[in-house]
Amino acid sequence: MQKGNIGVTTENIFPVIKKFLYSDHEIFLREMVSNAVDATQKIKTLADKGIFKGELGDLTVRVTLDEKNNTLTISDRGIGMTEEEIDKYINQIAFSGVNDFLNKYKDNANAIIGHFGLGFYSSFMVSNKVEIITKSYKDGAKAVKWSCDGSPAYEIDDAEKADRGSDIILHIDDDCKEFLEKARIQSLLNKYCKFMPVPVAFGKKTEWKDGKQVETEEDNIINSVEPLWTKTPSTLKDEDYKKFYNELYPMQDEPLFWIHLNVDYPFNLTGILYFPRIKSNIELQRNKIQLYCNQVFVTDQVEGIVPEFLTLLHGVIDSPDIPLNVSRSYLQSDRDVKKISTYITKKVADRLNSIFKENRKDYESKWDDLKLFINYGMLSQEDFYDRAKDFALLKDVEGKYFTFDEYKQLIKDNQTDKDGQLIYLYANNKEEEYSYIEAAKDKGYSVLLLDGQLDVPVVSMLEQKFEKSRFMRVDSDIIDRLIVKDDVKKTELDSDQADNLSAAFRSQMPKINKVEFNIEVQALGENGMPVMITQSEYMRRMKDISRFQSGMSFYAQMPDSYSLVLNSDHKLIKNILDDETSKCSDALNPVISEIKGQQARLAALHQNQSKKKPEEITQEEKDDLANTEKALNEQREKKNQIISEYAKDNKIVHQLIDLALLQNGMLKGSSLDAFIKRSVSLIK
Ligand SMILES: Nc1ncnc2c1ncn2[C@@H]1O[C@H](COP(=O)(O)OP(=O)(O)OP(=O)(O)O)[C@@H](O)[C@H]1O
Repeated sequence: MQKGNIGVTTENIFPVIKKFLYSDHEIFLREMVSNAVDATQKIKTLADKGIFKGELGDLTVRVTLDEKNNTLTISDRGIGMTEEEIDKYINQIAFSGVNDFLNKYKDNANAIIGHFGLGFYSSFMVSNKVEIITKSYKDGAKAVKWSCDGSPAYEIDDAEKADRGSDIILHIDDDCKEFLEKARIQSLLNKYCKFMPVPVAFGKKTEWKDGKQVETEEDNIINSVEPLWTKTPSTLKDEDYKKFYNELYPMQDEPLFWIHLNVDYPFNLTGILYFPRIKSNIELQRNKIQLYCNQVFVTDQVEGIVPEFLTLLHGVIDSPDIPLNVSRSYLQSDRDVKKISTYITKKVADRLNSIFKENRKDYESKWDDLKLFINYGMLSQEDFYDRAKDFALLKDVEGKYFTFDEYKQLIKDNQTDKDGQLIYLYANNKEEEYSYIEAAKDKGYSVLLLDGQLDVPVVSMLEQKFEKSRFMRVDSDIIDRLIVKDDVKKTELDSDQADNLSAAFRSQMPKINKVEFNIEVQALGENGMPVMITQSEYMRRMKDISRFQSGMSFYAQMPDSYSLVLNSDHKLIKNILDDETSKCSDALNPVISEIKGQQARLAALHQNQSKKKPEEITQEEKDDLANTEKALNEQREKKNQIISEYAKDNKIVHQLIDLALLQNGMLKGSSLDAFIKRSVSLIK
């Protein structure tokens, strides 16, 4: 028997390992099984090269639980180790790995992904003693047993072992008993080893016999050794990809399509990315792409490696070239990783482009599901926009699809305003904005349907990308002002008339929480609607954006402000004005002339005081100004009261306001009730 001390500076490093990697204890199993797989692959290579001439035999790696003795054993029939090799690979090399690791990550253990490189010694995270019983493939090799209880002291002894290969026996610690549970080990093997390239058996398969579950003779193989991504794309059918998707995500709908990644220069990377069908009501999940390193599962956190917008995709990526034992922030600045990310972006764009070109119909039918990914990509990555601009689509309210260029050609002649700006009209909701869409169509305009989750920022982006172009929602103004071609026709009313008309409607507007109305009088033609509601594109957009971005709460808190536009060309509006004039002029005329007098007086006072320095203005003069202002306001108040009194009983005013509100889905509660009752009485 030989005893020795492992070349470690720290007196006892295992408690440190344990503490550092507390949350990730489970990765020990991945490390043990992948070592066994590596040893197996090595013997296969040696056999291929003719260096090993014996029988390969059954190469299955076996994971065995012994609940009685509290051990978990990982056995392989790989190359095994001689005593010298144990000394070299386990006592020296593996330990130096641990030392490096500890030095590097003393302060920052959480930032590590994968924890590769910790290798063999991760077994001490869960064990109080580890034994290796191994026999090298080499002719005449003797079996040896190495054991270590977690101090830097180890023992090496002769051992009995018939077969070539290694058994790694972990004596599981009392506080890690979970790793003696069958279900826990099964689920870990499933997570980390599902696609390892050598068969891994965990116990025997079971079957139902006479109402009982009994073990069969057959190994319970937990992995598939040749996962789909390792195969040549040309040999695979759609069905294969769908089946594999189903294996990865059993409860998901069929994917839209997939991209088989396969590159070996300047880095090695294979994988399959799937575009999932998204149900808009379900939260998008970002941790669906699984990262593998030579078929060993590493993580499902792929930010930094996969471009942000593609983290919404599903699938697997396998690359031995992604540095796995480094921190995330390092990963994001790593040049090779950047290259990988760029490659994936390009590959995804190429694939989308070819589907678009080869089968536009099919592509269009998938667009509504695809749109989120592509929009997200264009918003977040300049280089993706440059590629996607040729196959991103716009959809109009009729359900027709256009590329950016096609759409521009379509609207260029009819929707350019007098300043040469191209106006893209859009609706967010076909039902709610129906009459505005119709008004636009009457003019021969095309209206886009932008009802996606990202359309608000997309509109802003496209305005920046497209030259001399603006996006306007159909209800953001009256149609003639959405696309101004000639000078807009002015109302024939004088300012007093317009004022009195506005006052009648203003006085009867219902109070709606956090909503403000500004009343305008416009000439919209005899056939236009008598009253309509618009909301400025700018205000609405600012409010929409504030919902996406923090730090914009100023806009979010502002009330929604709308315009109620009165059409002075419409007969009903003219009638109201005539009626108001005939019924109120006796009461109004003296008030109006009083107002004019006060206004003139106020103007004179202001002019007089503006010539003086502030300190030269006497108290008397200040009082005079204040009193005049007060008197003017009182008269205005009086005027409004007279008009309000008149309008209160005017059913047409109420009916028109309510119809406009109704058209915008803003008529609710008691106002809606009053409207219905009034309508019924009007029919009578
Ligand atoms: N089951 C085994 N059979 C044969 N050799 C083994 C076995 N397990 C470990 N070894 C040897 O011990 C060495 C150290 O293993 P360890 O897991 O610490 O690091 P590694 O596998 O080289 O790298 P990694 O850090 O990526 O796991 C291996 O390189 C290998 O030579």
